[in-house]
Amino acid sequence: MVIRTEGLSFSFGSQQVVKALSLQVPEGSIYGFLGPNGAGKTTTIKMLLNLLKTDEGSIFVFEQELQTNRIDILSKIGSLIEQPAIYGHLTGRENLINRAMLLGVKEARVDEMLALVKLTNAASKKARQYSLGMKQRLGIALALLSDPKLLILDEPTNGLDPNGIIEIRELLIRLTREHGKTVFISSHLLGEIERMATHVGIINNGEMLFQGSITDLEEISQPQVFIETENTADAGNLLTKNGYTVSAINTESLTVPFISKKQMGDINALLNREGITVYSINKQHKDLENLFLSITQKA
Ligand SMILES: Nc1ncnc2c1ncn2[C@@H]1O[C@H](COP(=O)(O)OP(=O)(O)OP(=O)(O)O)[C@@H](O)[C@H]1O
Repeated sequence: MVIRTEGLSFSFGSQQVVKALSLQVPEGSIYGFLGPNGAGKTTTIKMLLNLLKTDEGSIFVFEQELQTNRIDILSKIGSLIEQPAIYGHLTGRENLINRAMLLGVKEARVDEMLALVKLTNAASKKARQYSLGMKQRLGIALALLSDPKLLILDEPTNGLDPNGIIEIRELLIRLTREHGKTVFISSHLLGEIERMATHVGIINNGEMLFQGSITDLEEISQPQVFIETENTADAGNLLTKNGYTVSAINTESLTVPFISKKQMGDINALLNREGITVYSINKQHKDLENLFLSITQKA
């Protein structure tokens, strides 16, 4: 495990905001740390980065205890919490060069990072003229300069438009798949996390409600697939006759529980083969609130 905590707790005065948290973040994963505002995500992240001292419990990063191996561990972590520390009067490249000099990193790496976060064309623009998404990507480039094995990001997509969110998502996927990094990312939006995460931890009021792989989560979140066809009654009959479950039907569309991508392909092929035109197929997940309900009802 790249991050492992045991019984991690923290209180602000009399308010306990993190309660006996046991995190398990596997190497090479994109671990989505999910919870509504105020759930305790930032507090947890600050403890992982040694910015807050834990009340109780232990933290292991790269299988080493954090307190006793602080300097070694922190040198292998890149992080972005709250606003990235960017100088607005400097260009993107100058911001990176500054940090590279501080870290003793070769200047060549600056251009590599600019390319990685797709800011090469904007490298000579003043950072204050960057969009929020560009600033976040510059923040990630700064965090990556020292070539850390682990990247910890606190709500990096907050306030971004859909395009900005997609760019961050693609970047994080590239970092894990092509560059062997592990990414720990917090968010309050389930829909955003499940499109990129391989593993998920869900907290509410400082307590872990669920932790596991994204496939484990899909079992709980029971995604449904809406199929829009020209004749839903015939389509429904055809699917039932062929052994598929149809959970709802109306004049516009029918709904089937999502089992696998392959099964969706088979259903699409079957409908087409029988001459029923499919207009759209749309997989929908529960939002965080509904997911909380299913988790607590199951417990
Ligand atoms: N410095 C502080 N002093 C007192 N209470 C605090 C402090 N920082 C955070 N809290 C409280 O701790 C709880 C957890 O906050 P935290 O910022 O960790 O949550 P979060 O899940 O990151 O939420 P958000 O997405 O809103 O940042 C909240 O109730 C918050 O009000």
